[in-house]
Amino acid sequence: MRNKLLPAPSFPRKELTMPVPVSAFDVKPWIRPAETTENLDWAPLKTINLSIFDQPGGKQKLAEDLRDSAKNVGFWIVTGHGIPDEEVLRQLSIANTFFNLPIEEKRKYPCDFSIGNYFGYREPKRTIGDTSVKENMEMLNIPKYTVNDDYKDVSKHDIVKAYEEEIAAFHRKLFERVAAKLFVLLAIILELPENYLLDAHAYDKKSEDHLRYMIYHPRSLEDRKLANDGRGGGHTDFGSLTLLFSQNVAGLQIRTPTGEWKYVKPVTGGITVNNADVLQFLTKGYIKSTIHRVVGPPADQSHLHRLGLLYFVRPADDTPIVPVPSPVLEREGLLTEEDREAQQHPENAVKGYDWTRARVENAHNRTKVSRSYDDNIEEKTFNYKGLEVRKRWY
Ligand SMILES: O=C(O)CCC(=O)C(=O)O
Ligand SMILES: [Fe+2]
Repeated sequence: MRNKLLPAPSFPRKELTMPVPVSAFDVKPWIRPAETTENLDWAPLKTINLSIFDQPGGKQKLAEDLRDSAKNVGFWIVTGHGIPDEEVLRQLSIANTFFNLPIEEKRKYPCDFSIGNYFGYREPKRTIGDTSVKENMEMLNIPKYTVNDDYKDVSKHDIVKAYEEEIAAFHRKLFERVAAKLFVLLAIILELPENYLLDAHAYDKKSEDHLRYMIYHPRSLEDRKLANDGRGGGHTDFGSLTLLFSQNVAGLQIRTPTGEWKYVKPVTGGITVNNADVLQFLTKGYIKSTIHRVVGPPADQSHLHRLGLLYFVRPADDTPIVPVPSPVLEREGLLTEEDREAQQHPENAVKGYDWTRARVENAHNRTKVSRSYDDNIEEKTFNYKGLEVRKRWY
């Protein structure tokens, strides 16, 4: 098997000749806003410092450090990942430039939710429930740059083409330096061969993974109230892992097992990571996909645009979603006869691609987004061929 942690091959598209000149865009350095001075109810999240990963015994120590967060909390912070902050800020600067483009330009390549396709631009055009308040968040999702250049035919905005070498290098680096290592740690926790989960998510396999540029725009207090901001709601993520560069504008909250919402605190140079639904399926709930939401910022940041940079790891398209053969799951008594049967016949299982497309279609192929807390119109669970997640938590 190829070692996925070796240095990245260079972006393969030899014929890439920069059809769009960089000078067509004015990418000004974007600067992080100051953190809030409010004393919010912060979630006590563990820090996993990946800098010891390659030292003797390092992975084993990190796996032990991670176990409780992976199993019981669902969120943690990664530091020591070796991605220079200037590269992070550069991506955020490109993102900011993109969001400032005219709407006609951004609209050129929209996400096609009718087929659960999340690649492209998501415009904030839907309304919240039966109110006249619109979504206040927009995003651009950029697929992987694999060795086989599997996503070369996905239409890209000119600004992405102009900076494609840089974006491609960052895209891969983020996977290799963070996600790949976390999959090794999770495999150690589960007493699986170290590359077991990494193989199911390998960067060079086809998958619905994407790098996301995201922005939340400020809203009036009146609109926040109408949209039920900060009341109930919440979701789990659809894939396997979500990586989120530390966010100075407070807003992300996680739901604790006792039902309280706690804010995720920014950590300089840190990446907030959370498990998502597929890891929960693969481990019969041993690894927890935690409910979270984004609320409007505190008073001292309420005028700010909340720019974000994230990476969503999905299972490889052909990964069968069946419980992993982990001795830990055996000991915990989590595997049923049905699970053992499914493990024997992975060819009958739902594949990563089908699950991900179905989940995106179900969540987003609609003209209204639900108003949190008191919206009873929407179903509370989503079940795709036996894979079930809860969608609403009030
Ligand atoms: O912007 C954030 O902090 C998190 C966004 C999020 O939860 C999501 O897009 O799934
Ligand atoms: Fe999320």
